[in-house]
Amino acid sequence: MIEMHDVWKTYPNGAVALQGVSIRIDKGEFVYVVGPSGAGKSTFIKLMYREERPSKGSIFVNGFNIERLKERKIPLLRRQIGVVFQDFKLLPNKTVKENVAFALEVIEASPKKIKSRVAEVLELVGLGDKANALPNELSGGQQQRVSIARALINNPSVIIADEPTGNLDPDTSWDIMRLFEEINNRGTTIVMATHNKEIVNTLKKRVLAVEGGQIVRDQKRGVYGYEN
Ligand SMILES: Nc1ncnc2c1ncn2[C@@H]1O[C@H](COP(=O)(O)OP(=O)(O)OP(=O)(O)O)[C@@H](O)[C@H]1O
Repeated sequence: MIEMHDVWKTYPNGAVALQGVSIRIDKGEFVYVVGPSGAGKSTFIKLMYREERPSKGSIFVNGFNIERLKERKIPLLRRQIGVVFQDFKLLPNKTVKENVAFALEVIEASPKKIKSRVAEVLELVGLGDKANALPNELSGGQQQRVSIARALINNPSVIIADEPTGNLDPDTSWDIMRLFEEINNRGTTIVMATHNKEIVNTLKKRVLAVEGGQIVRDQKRGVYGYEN
């Protein structure tokens, strides 16, 4: 579960990105975060995995009070949250399986465990036969699948995705959305910032609209609500 109570964020340069945001996202929900460019969507989701810290207010993720979390406990939080980016952020000189294994190697899982878990998540994202490929040998959609596999490796309860279809063509975007739906159907909470109007209006989910750093709309099976 994710909770924010009266969260404010002002960046060091004075930009006010969030103003008094309070929300609750329950386990297993699928939530789109929509809004104009510069509205505060990325900031909102970066706070959830402690990439940014609030200037004021409190944030709880699975019971962790993020603001009070000791530095040494951060890896524990990060293991419960998988993050997927628009530009994939894969390591170019590592193979698919090495990219995916990385987060498990960091926590010193056994080689046997790493091997079986990597095979499992690559199978889940439909890349069982690409384990030894390098990222630049894959299509954009396949690279996004690798980054989703990497996000899933620790079996997180939440996946946070910032514009995951932003670099993909429409057909590939739909394939990736179907994968997110499947992951959500297995019980993982998904929070996704997106500008993809067609997807939001077709694959109906909860919609949080952010404008000027505030949540201006919260709909159960919402619509995109902007022209673009
Ligand atoms: N690291 C930063 N330093 C200073 N200001 C920032 C920083 N990141 C974001 N901002 C500012 O905070 C506001 C919200 O930005 P944010 O990236 O959260 O918006 P967004 O809704 O995700 O936009 P987009 O849809 O274009 O990605 C903007 O005014 C932006 O310029």
